[in-house]
Amino acid sequence: MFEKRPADPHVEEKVDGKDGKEPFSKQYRCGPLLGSGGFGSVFSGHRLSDGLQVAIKQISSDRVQQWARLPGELSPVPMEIALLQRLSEVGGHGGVIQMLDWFEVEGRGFLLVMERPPQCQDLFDFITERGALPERLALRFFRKIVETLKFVHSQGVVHRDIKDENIVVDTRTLEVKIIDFGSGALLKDSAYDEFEGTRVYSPPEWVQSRTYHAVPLTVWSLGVLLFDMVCGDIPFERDQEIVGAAPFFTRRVSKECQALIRWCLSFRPEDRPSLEDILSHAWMEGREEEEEEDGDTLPSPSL
Ligand SMILES: Nc1ncnc2c1ncn2[C@@H]1O[C@H](COP(=O)(O)OP(=O)(O)OP(=O)(O)O)[C@@H](O)[C@H]1O
Repeated sequence: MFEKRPADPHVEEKVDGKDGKEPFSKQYRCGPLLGSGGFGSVFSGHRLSDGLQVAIKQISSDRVQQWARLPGELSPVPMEIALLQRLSEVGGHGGVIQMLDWFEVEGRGFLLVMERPPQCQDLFDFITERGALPERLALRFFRKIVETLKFVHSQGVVHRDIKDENIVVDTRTLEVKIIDFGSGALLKDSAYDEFEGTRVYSPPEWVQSRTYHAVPLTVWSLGVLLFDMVCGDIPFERDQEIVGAAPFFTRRVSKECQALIRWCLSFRPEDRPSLEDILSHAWMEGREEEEEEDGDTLPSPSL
C-alpha cells in the first residue's frame, strides 16, 4: 500500500472525485497564514456551506518524502493524508485533529482541510507566552496526549514528531489535539532507519546509530515534551546533550514529575516506560499534585 514518491506523479485537481464532489474553491475560502514549516504552509479558512472554521494545509509535492496508495485512488497521496484517513475511518479521536477533506491541485500538490478550534494556539506559542506550565495543567495536557498516542498506535500509526509545535491548545476549553502527521509512518515492530522528525526531540539511538523503534522513540519525545511543559524549554539542544540523557531541571519540579521525565529519557530504549507504564505512573495519577506547596492553579479557561 505504501511506497516512495514516484519520479513523475500525476497531479490534477480532484474536481469530480469518486463521490462526485465539488472542487476546493467552491467549498472553502482561504484566510490568513497560520504557520509554515517543512511540508508547506497552513492557512486559516472556513467552509462556505456553514461557516465552519477550518485549517488548510498546502502540501508541496516536491517536499513529500513518503507516499501512499489509498483504495480507489489512481495516484499516490502524501503519507500524512493516508495516515489521517486511516485514523478517521475508525471514527477518529478527540485528541487527534480531524481531517475533513483533501484535494489534489494541478502542478502544486495537495490541500488538506482540517478542523480548527475557534480559539487556539499551538503549545509552543502557549508556553512562549505564559512560560512554564503549572504541573496540574501539564498533567492534564500530557495525559490527553499519551492517551491519544495509545489510540494512534492501536490503529497502526506512529506520529514520529511529537513536540510542542505539533500540539494545538483550545484556549477556551484547554483541550489539546495532536496535529502534523507529515513525519509519521505505519507502525511496525522492527527498527526504522529513516527519520524526518525534529532532531532535538530525537533519542540517543537515532543520534548515535540512525536507528530506532517506534515506541521508545515516541516515549523519548514525550520526556522532552513534559520537560518543556514544566520547565518552559526543551532539555537538550546539542547531540552531545541528547546522548548524555541527563536533563538538568531549571525550575522547581516535583520529584514524581522529575522521575517520570527521567524514566522517559532513559538512555537505553529498553529501559524506557511503555505508554501504559506512563499512564499508571504515580505523577499521572495526580497523587503529587495534592502535595504541591506552590499553590499553582489551573488557569481559567478564558486565558
Ligand atoms: N488544524 C489546525 N488548527 C490550528 N492551527 C493549526 C492547525 N494545523 C496547523 N496549525 C498551525 O500551523 C503550524 C504548522 O502546521 P504543521 O506542523 O502541520 O505544518 P508543517 O509544514 O508540517 O510544519 P513543520 O515542518 O514545522 O512540522 C502549526 O504549528 C500550528 O500553529
